[in-house]
Amino acid sequence: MPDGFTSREERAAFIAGLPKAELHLHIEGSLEPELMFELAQRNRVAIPFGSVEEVRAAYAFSNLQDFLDIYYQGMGVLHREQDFYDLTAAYCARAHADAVRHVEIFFDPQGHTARGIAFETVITGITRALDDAAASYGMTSKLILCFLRHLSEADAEATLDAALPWLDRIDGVGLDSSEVGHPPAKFERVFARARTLGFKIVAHAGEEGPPEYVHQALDLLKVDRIDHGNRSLEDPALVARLAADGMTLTVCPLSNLKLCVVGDLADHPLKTMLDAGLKATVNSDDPSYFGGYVNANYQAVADALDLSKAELVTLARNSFTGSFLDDAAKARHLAAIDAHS
Ligand SMILES: Nc1ncnc2[nH]cnc12
Ligand SMILES: [Zn+2]
Repeated sequence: MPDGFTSREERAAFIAGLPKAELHLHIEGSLEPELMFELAQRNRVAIPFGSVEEVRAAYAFSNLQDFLDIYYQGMGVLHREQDFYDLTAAYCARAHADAVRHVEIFFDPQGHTARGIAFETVITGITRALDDAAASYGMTSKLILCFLRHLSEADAEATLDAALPWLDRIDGVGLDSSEVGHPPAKFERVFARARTLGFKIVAHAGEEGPPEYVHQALDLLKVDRIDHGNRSLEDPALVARLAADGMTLTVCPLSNLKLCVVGDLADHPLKTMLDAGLKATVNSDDPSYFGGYVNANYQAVADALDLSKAELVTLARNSFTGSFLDDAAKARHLAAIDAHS
């Protein structure tokens, strides 16, 4: 065993109780097959699956686009404010069970407004559940609106317009969906407007796309965090820049495995990132599709890379220092990690 533990079980128990933040979670990607069936019935939506087992069997992906096709189909069962509430409440309960104290949740409004669902329906359901999670669990949250990069910048601009009445509830904007062929440069103007509105800025970059897309996210979108960032490791000058800037990377090990970004978790770059001085964090991305919530991600990557107690503590500390919480809240969470260690 690595430093700090005498057995795998001891490490698993340490991970289970380690206070952590989750910074890369698509709320639509937490839709479990059981809830998908329930909502399909509630809303009389046809889905091309006969059972929960059939849904799970369909979750075999060769790349990001394979997954996205089924992810957009899955979210089609979400119609009413209560559906978005139930989805978000279920995620918060799971995260609470994993000792998650703070969440920064992505949502994809264009995946709903394109189906005729009002922006208001989506955001009121999500925020009502986040408010209840704060009351029930003391869990804090930030909400990040993501633009779908396979759509046009004009569509993103219209989505930003729709968000204007909700500025007090939305903390950041991000960029997700099909990466290759849709570089950050395509969205330079809408992100500039989002920055002037005071939003934090994040973007998926270097998941499947080249290091150049990470450079663009930094230089053109002026991101506060990079989501994934794996392919940054192909560019030593970029690694040096990310390390010098203390840029947080929201890394998603089980997602990378399921989407074939890595062939085997033993080859996952997380440890290399930490060794290079990069501020990596561990996150679940789309947990119902990729086979595990945040603790399962910590657990799988800790086993595959034989992570030490010090490395796990660094990952949890990074999740808070890389969050959009204020300094006093960050300090409280860091003290709780110290108390656990
Ligand atoms: N891993 C991912 N990459 C890009 N877009 C996404 N949307 C949901 N999950 C995503
Ligand atoms: Zn993601």
